[in-house]
Amino acid sequence: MTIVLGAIADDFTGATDLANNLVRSGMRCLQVIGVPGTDLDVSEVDAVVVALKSRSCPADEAVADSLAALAWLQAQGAQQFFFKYCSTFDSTARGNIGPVADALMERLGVTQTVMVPAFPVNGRTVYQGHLFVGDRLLNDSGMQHHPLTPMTDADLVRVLASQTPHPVGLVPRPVLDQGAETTRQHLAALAEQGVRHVICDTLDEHDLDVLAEACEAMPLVTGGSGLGQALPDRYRRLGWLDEIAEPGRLQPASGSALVLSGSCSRATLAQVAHFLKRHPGFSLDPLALAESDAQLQAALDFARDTLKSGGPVLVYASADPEKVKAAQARLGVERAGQLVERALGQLAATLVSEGVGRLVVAGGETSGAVVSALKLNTLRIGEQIDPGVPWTQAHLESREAPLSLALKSGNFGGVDFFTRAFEVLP
Ligand SMILES: Nc1ncnc2c1ncn2[C@@H]1O[C@H](COP(=O)(O)OP(=O)(O)O)[C@@H](O)[C@H]1O
Ligand SMILES: O=C(O)[C@@H](O)C(=O)COP(=O)(O)O
Repeated sequence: MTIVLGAIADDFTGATDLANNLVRSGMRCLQVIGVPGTDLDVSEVDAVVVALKSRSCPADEAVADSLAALAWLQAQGAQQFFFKYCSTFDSTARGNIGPVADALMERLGVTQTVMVPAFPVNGRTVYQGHLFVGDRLLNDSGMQHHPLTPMTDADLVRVLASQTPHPVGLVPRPVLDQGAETTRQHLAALAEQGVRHVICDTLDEHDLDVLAEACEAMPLVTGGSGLGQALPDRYRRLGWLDEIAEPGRLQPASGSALVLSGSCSRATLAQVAHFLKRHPGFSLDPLALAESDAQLQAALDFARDTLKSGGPVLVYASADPEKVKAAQARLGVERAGQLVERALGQLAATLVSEGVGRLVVAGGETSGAVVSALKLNTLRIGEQIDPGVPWTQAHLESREAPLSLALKSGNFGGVDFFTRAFEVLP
């Protein structure tokens, strides 16, 4: 058995988001953490999403990790490859979207790919190459304050052009409006001009369906999870998939409930404030974490004590842009982030070993740190809590019952996400 789709996601919440959409569109999908060994059995799945932590690391590391993931997915016989990045096109000054896309294209021997970040159900749309979050341009959406990947330009053609030596083109909405064949012709005309990367306008699900059809023959597609929503139907029409798979059911959850948040995105800040009005929480400060382990120990004591009643309890470093900037000015951007990630990873490892069985993590980099600290290998996808965020389950050697885990992307989820997540968990 070979898989149909092999995906490489540049962060862990993004990987779960894509896997969730593939499952909801009827594919059997497994999320793996990092590049797996040769012994992983994929005979029961149609798609594998490899979760990497390659969004904000140096570009050469991101390229090396992505190529290793590609080689593994090629060995599983994937018929199409998907490079998944954020629906807000989160990038550093050097990439990593451009360098990784270039490297994947070169390795696959392809001369063109599409760039489809839109996720309309969560308000991410693209028009005239400009990315909107709801009714705001990207650079006015709160993403301009992101601690690691501040997005200060909504013009994706320009953003991508600064990350690749190759020309960048656009599929504008009027072309999409004329359907998949016209879109394919437009892509072919751009290819003749040597345009390798094509940013695609997308206003709604119908545009995603047109794009999925227009690029069905491309070995590599790139984008957000919205495109993932549209691909399975194409695969069924092409005869690559037989049927619509029912999403698998997760085992009943057990253990106490913990929320760890390292996301400073607008949606998360509102979710933290909402939670703290109802349940206990402990605030971490990178400046204190830099001094000694005293604050980490205090957070652990607080969580242990409040978890005696089963939780939920929240430990968070989430802070408004002024506080984040102040910490970064003292510690440096990288160190401030690493201190928080390390602390939340250590808390997760300790508290899960002591009985936490239901864990929500907010933030993509944060989820990477927590999942790595827990040494998880694979995630099974379960019920969706909000668009883009499902419950998942993972097996740990130290726990008989599986760990229920929700990895929440910074800007996803309703304001009551941190409480409702536990209510919808079977
Ligand atoms: N108070 C803080 N000061 C500085 N950096 C912080 C603070 N709190 C969290 N961070 C860092 O900000 C980054 C947030 O990124 P991430 O977890 O990906 O969230 P999001 O999903 O919102 O993008 C992480 O590296 C985290 O460690
Ligand atoms: O596409 C998206 O918006 C998400 O899947 C995603 O990539 C999440 O990243 P973070 O916001 O950094 O959690």
